[in-house]
Amino acid sequence: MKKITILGSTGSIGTQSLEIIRNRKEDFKVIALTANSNVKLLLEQIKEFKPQYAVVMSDESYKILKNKVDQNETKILKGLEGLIYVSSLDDVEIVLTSVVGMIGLKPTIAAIQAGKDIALANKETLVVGGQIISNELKKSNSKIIPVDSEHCALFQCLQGQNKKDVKRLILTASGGPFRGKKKEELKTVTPEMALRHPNWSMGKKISIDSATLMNKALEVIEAHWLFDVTYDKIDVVLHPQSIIHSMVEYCDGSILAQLSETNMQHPIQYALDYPRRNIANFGYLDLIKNNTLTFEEPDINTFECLSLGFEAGKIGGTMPTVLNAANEEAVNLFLGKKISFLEISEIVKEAMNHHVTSYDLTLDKILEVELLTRNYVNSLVK
Ligand SMILES: NC(=O)C1=CN([C@@H]2O[C@H](COP(=O)(O)OP(=O)(O)OC[C@H]3O[C@@H](n4cnc5c(N)ncnc54)[C@H](OP(=O)(O)O)[C@@H]3O)[C@@H](O)[C@H]2O)C=CC1
Ligand SMILES: CC(=O)[C@@H](O)[C@H](O)COP(=O)(O)O
Ligand SMILES: [Mn+2]
Repeated sequence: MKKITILGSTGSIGTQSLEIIRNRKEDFKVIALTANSNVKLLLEQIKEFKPQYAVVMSDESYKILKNKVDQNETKILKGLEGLIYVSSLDDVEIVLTSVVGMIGLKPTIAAIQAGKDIALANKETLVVGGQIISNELKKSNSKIIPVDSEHCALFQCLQGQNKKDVKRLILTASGGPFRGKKKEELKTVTPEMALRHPNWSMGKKISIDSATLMNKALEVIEAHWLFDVTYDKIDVVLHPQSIIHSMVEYCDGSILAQLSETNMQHPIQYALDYPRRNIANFGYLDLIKNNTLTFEEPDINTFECLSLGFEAGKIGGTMPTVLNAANEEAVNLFLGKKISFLEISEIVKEAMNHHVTSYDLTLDKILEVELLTRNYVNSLVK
């Protein structure tokens, strides 16, 4: 039985992982669950899964939860300290990082330092802290198993192969809800339109990132750190059906691909069971119904975030932190209807132009750059 902490259990990935665990209670024991402020859902999850710990972020949520939960059964903790604590508990074997944003950075580092395996959905953490996390992994027994569908696919396509034979990683991108549109048509698109992903049902932040192609930009940097591959060997191809989750091309011209339904329970279960596989209680791919697989070149003139991601990754140092923090702020501003869709990429570009990259990559430096970037973005829109 694997003992698991789920960071962000009330979100899209968190609830889908609990759906798997609900049907396989003999295989997993939930040690800790965490949420930001969705106390109602967290309370239901506590009642069902009876974790030893639950964490919320705000004082208000903490007070509500403490009054409603028997502390002898589930201890309630608060804030980042709480996330770090439940990520490094002796009892825990694997931490599923499914919080959104770079708040996942410190808990992930703490989990690696404590020797836990990481089922990693939270890509922002690797984008900003890739170098630090790689260094920590070298000193620890822990391993990262990717949950992000593309990286889970790449991970599977790389199994049993010789890394020196890899010609390139090919990340597939759906193109999002605005695939094929030009800038003129994107001037007035609303958050509601941008949230309507053609293939996946996901949290708000990643849905907007898919619409701008920033999701793919973050995934390029994520792939660089996960698989230790240089940026000239990472390509992105549009694949509107999202059936092939990504591919690896080898030096002999063979391309290995991983296909499955557009259901995140596939990569989540793969990561939780690794190195074993289990039956898919949630469905198998019907190849006849999905008999058209197409590919296109991404439109980097319209969706500039993709190029900004490659640029930030190649510059390295603190630049990916700027890309990510500026994007997190810009997405919130767009969701709050304070800026337009096209301003997301303009703001990220402006923040990157403004930044002087530092290669002194400590955790404190990353957090300092994050704060400066968030403040700079907000000063731009006042
Ligand atoms: N959804 C998907 O299909 C995929 C997601 N990912 C990645 O997985 C991560 C999670 O995505 P997704 O599940 O869609 O996101 P959601 O927004 O659906 O869920 C986010 C989770 O994190 C919690 N949370 C939000 N903000 C904070 C905070 N400041 N501190 C602590 N906890 C917080 C939320 O709590 P609350 O409910 O209380 O707000 C919730 O539990 C992201 O990094 C995303 O890029 C990767 C591939 C696919
Ligand atoms: C399910 C998943 O992993 C998402 O990251 C998804 O790939 C987003 O789709 P896009 O290809 O549109 O970014
Ligand atoms: Mn993905």
